[in-house]
Amino acid sequence: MIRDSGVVIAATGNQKAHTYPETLKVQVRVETCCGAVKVFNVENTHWWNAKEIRSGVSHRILTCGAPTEALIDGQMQNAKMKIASKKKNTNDDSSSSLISHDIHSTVFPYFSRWQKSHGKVFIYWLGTEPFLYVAEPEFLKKMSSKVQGKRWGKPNVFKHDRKPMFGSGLVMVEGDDWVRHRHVITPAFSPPNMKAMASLMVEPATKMLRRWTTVINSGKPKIDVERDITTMAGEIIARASFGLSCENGSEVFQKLKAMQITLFNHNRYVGVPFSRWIFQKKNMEAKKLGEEIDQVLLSIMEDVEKKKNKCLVGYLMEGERLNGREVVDECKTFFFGGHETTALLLTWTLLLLAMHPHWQNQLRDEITQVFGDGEIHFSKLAHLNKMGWVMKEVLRLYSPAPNAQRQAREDIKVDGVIIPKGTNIWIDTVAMHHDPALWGDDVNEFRPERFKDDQVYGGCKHEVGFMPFGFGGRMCVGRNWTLMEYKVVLSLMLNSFSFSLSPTYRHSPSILLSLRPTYGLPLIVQPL
Ligand code: HEM
Repeated sequence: MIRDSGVVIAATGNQKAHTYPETLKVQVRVETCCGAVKVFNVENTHWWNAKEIRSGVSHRILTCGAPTEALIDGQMQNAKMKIASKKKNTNDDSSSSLISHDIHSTVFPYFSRWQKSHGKVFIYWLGTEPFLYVAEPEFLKKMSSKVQGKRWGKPNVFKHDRKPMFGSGLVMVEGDDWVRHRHVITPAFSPPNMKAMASLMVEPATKMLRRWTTVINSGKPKIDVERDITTMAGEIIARASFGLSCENGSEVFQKLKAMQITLFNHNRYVGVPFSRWIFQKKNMEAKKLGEEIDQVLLSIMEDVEKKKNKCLVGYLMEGERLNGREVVDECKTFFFGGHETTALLLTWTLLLLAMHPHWQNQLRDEITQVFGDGEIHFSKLAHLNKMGWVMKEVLRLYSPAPNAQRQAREDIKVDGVIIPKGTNIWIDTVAMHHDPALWGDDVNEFRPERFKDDQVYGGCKHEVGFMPFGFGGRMCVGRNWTLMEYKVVLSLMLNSFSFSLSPTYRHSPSILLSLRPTYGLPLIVQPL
């Protein structure tokens, strides 16, 4: 038996390590998302390339009459609807006792179900693409140890779909190019550079708070904070990327947003044959927007170079280690990778603080202790310890990046199993962050104090079990940035307002690339 899985692979022949991959006989049991089971016997560890299975898969797609992921989405929708109707039955009462943080089966119902029958590492298919599902930190540790990061790439299926968003930016590049990009980009996020950018964050945040004051004064204390925080975070990233004096920043922002919406409408059919042609019109739209964005970005780069602006783009252009095309793609990467994630982290934090007013008060007291009545100083942000625990606890319960992905660029042996070249890996962060075996029985409770004694792992029983920023060499470069933006913006918000749940809030976390509240986050906001 090699491993229990959604596609269960059982080796019936000689399976000594040295005989891999030639003589292995593999029995593959395929369970489709609609529950049908098929068994194939193949003599090849590259089991997913086997003709029998491939034809099984296309047969499955044809007989289902709908692509795998569409069915999955259907299930997801059903789960959401159930929650929504449950809420309706309770007269829209959204008191915090009705909100459960046990979200894995809501956001990934199919993985949650398959985990129960196949364990924490198994194979599944996305259309015609084989994926190895991993929700076991020890397996991840073995995946990244001894194996050079360069041997793991990013899945080609996603690369294609997300090309207009990330191009060949850091998130997508591989091999020696990834090493070169990472060397240029990492210093741009160093603490001294971050310090220089801290002041850029204050103005967009203050502008948002002024708007909230105006709305509240007009007699409307209910505010959809998610929408406003996302806009604010977009402004922050545009300023940091291009500098204060950039006039075209908001134009780029609008176009990038439009491209994201266009792409989201169809990138769910990953792995479905011919989907590129089915969605040709949308692809053309995204491509056109992409070209327009590139033009604006190129003109901004010229401007940055002329004015010697202190900004992320300025740092990336120094020394010309990245060419113009690459800098353009990194700008898009910062925008897509860096604004929604931080915005969602702040949004989920406000939900949890609204549910736990005593934590809201504790953070307010800490802010007063650290800054007095004075301004927010970059050098003092590190003293906001409790705020740091709250941030990590929110990242655990509502990780804005709910999964990570890899693709084997060559045959890689992990834990005695050969992962054949080309296999995609889907790492379920939400599952690990909600696993009682790793966190204990209070796994679904909001308890920031778990990070008090164990600041890095929060008491998680495995060092890789808490991975909101990814794992291994490709861990997020924006961690320092996130921490700084989080502390600056949250301090400003808590200094001016208190937050409580609006009765209209419907708790329905869902995944659209990031983990977000489906119906936004309406809160009752009151000035202090
Ligand atoms: C709450 C905030 C954030 C979260 C949860 C987050 C999460 C992640 C995750 C999970 C990865 C993938 C790691 C992997 O594949 O192992 C990643 C990579 C990345 N993130 Fe973030 N991120 C955040 C903020 C940011 C910010 C603010 C920026 C930039 C301004 C940024 C830029 C990037 C880039 C460029 C990569 C690719 C790194 C590489 O492949 O070498 N992220 N992030």
